[in-house]
Amino acid sequence: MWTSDPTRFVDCPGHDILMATMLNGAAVMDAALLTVAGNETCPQPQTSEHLAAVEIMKLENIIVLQNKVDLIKESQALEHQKSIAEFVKGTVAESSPIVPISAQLKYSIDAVDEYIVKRIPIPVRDFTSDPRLIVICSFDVNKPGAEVDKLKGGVAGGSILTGVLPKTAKDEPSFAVPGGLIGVGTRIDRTLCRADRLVGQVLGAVGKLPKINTELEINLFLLRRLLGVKTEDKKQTKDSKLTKNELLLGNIGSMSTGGRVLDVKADLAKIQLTSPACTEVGEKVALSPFGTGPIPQVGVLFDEAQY
Ligand SMILES: Nc1nc2c(ncn2[C@@H]2O[C@H](COP(=O)(O)OP(=O)(O)OP(=O)(O)O)[C@@H](O)[C@H]2O)c(=O)[nH]1
Repeated sequence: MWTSDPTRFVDCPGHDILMATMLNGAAVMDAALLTVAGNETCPQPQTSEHLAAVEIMKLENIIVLQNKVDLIKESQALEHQKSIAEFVKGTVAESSPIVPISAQLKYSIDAVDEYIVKRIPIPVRDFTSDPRLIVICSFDVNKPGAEVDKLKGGVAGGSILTGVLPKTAKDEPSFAVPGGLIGVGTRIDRTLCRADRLVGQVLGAVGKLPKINTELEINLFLLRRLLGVKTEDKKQTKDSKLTKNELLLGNIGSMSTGGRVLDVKADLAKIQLTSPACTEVGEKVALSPFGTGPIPQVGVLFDEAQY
């Protein structure tokens, strides 16, 4: 199969304590391959949480991979596939294909390729709005001992959400467009960029970026997928309402930040953020109670006037 638009893969950590990392990556994804181990019962807590995350990030194109089929008999694989179908019933992945594979032995990888090409549409990109890139990694490209006058600014890696960035260096395409993952050379002090220090920032032209907020008003939705799923310590995961002064971890675009609940009214909440976030009305925010893995809440930012 051949496609003119290259497909790029972002590997997500499976464990629930790395959920924030997963959500940071999900902000730049168009589709998801949900991998389920064929030799374990389905759903495992992390599978459930990843599907919940996929729902939060509104990823509608999902291919479910039933992996490790080399370890089980055909009849077991068929039974297991039924449990996957039961698990995804009523979710965004309900009509997704479930492809039995063995990643290790490279069985049916061609079928996965075919599904990617045929089932995942190339998203419509916005080339005309102001350029905006969300940063998911950043680094310093200077070698130790570099001369002061040769020092280069830091590099920000991420995905362009809207607009185009013009060419800056030789041998590169004329424009970088929304979709792929790219590195952008900046004039930002390299020490501010090293070791992913820019992660969570939004890059754009001066004066053209959304507002910087330290307080957010959000509309909350509970994640029904997490109900009834048992975590490894066998405690039932329950999604409770937020309470005033509760401490939270929040994910806004590629930004992970702490927060405190200032006020709650029915499904609305006012949250004070530990780090300022560049957001706009309508953006999705994932909130988890401080110190736990699963994400019981997701919010959509909305205008102060509505609060
Ligand atoms: N038998 C068999 N083992 C597999 C297959 N795919 C992966 N494994 C094994 O499963 C284990 C976990 O594989 P990883 O690739 O680390 O899985 P992961 O999903 O990236 O794990 P996280 O680090 O939790 O994100 C490794 O020991 C692999 O060798 C498969 O198709 N068949």
